[in-house]
Amino acid sequence: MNPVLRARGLGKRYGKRWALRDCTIDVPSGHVVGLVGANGAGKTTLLKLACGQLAPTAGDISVFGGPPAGGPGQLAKVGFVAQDTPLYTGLSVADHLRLGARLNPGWDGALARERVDRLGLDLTRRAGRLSGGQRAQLALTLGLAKRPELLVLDEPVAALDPLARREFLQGLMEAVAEHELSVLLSSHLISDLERTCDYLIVLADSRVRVAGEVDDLLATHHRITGPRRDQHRLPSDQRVVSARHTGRQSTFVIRTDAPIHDPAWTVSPLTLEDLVLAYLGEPGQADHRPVLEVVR
Ligand SMILES: Nc1ncnc2c1ncn2[C@@H]1O[C@H](COP(=O)(O)OP(=O)(O)OP(=O)(O)O)[C@@H](O)[C@H]1O
Repeated sequence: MNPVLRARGLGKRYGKRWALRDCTIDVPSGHVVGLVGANGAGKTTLLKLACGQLAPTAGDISVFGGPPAGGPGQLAKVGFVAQDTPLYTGLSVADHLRLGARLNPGWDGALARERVDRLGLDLTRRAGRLSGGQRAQLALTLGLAKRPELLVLDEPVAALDPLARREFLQGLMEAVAEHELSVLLSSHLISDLERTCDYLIVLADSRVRVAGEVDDLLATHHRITGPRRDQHRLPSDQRVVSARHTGRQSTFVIRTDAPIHDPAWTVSPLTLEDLVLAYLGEPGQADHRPVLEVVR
């Protein structure tokens, strides 16, 4: 099966500055993929490259085996809800549905109407008069009713209150369960990603730090704590993701497929948030480091 998204050495540069570089990933289809990273890490850039809204400066990207936005067939396969859920403020909800039907050959009018009814959106209300949560739900409805194979959402819940966020994500999960749909969404809210995503990509300083199925990532990453030790003395199959030392103690987040036998270590599992933070490191840490180290 073609991966939903395949990138090889993908890079995008604005002037002299790389927004994304050396990105090599294979995202299998049928997943809800969470893209996480600090402000300016390159998330929007990657999403726009995946939708064909930006062209790479370096490397290649394909979506379902073809170039993103490479013709009507490819365009129909991908739905994109950009940051800040852009809608036409002067147009009503019904106008948006009519526009969606006009612009998208695979438009599912019944799905759109059913969602709008269920959400209690007034068809005559202008988008500019909807609340932030209602706008986000309308934008999601437009994205879903296009019946794409991949739905790309750039920080879809950023402006929503906790209840609206939960409703939005529930709606998304229901749609994923009902239709064969892959989702790629960026968010700063790791708790939301924890609830919705089964595949994770962590970006930092324009580079992919880690990517993989959430279950695999959680099974192969551990926190080990014990007497202070230099990281270079750890076994070679234990890749150090982050290191923290106090006077007599060391704590490492490591990645390994092998069991940890050394009795000096107390081994504890990581939450998804721990894992993401370990890869993101402390703000301002230098780029290109194999290890993010904090010394206290
Ligand atoms: N049109 C542009 N022109 C110049 N630089 C840009 C442009 N768009 C993005 N950048 C830069 O590229 C880098 C990555 O930006 P990008 O928007 O992809 O980050 P992001 O992870 O989505 O950030 P945020 O979480 O703040 O939305 C940043 O340093 C940003 O300043």
